Amino acid sequence: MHNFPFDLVGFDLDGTLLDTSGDLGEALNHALSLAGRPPVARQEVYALVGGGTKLMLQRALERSGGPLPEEETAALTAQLVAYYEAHIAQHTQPYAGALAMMDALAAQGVTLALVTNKLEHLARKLLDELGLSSRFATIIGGDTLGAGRAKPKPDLLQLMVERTGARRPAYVGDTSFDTGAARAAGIPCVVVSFGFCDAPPHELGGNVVIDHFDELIPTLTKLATQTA
Ligand SMILES: O=C(O)COP(=O)(O)O
Ligand SMILES: [Mg+2]
Repeated sequence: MHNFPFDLVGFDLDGTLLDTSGDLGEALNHALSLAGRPPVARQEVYALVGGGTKLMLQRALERSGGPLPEEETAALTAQLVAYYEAHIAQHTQPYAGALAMMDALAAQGVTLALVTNKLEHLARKLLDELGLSSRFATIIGGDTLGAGRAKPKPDLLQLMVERTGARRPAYVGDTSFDTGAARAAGIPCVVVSFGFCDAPPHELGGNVVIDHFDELIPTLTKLATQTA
């Protein structure tokens, strides 16, 4: 038996567990160059990620000259995804302390889950290449339940709870998509300030903000008494 206050901790992927900005940025710039648009800087990529690949591309197109017709955007999204899939783990790494934190949670008997707005097959491929897939009881992507069910809707987090049978879940994320989904699902949410953060971390609407993964376990312990 274990006595950690949460039996399940779900994690967002991009900007939370992994810094994917390098590989996402290169795939995005590949797509922009096909459209004859200028590249975006790494720093700019942060503000574009969170709502899935297509939204990232749409946001970049809007900034670099305006949107494209739906059909062209869809075709370009497919090219972006193909490029990303072929170069998915060139620059991508876990954030500092992520692996030790996951080890420590698992050692306390806590189930880990992965819930991302990335396409599920991309998330699986990336986690496989980094040797991380087996750490998660379930891996859920933005398309797992079909169109229109991604975060900030609560659906993916509800599926996480359903699949794992968790009684007391928590979620960790980096954007308003994560805090919105967690709030809608009634799940406490920790925000990581080192992620892509589409607003100042303390204004994202999570329950608490951490600056390093070393803080996650003590923070969850404290959060449990506040959200009991
Ligand atoms: O692919 C995205 O835009 C976001 O992915 P995330 O939900 O893992 O942050
Ligand atoms: Mg994220």
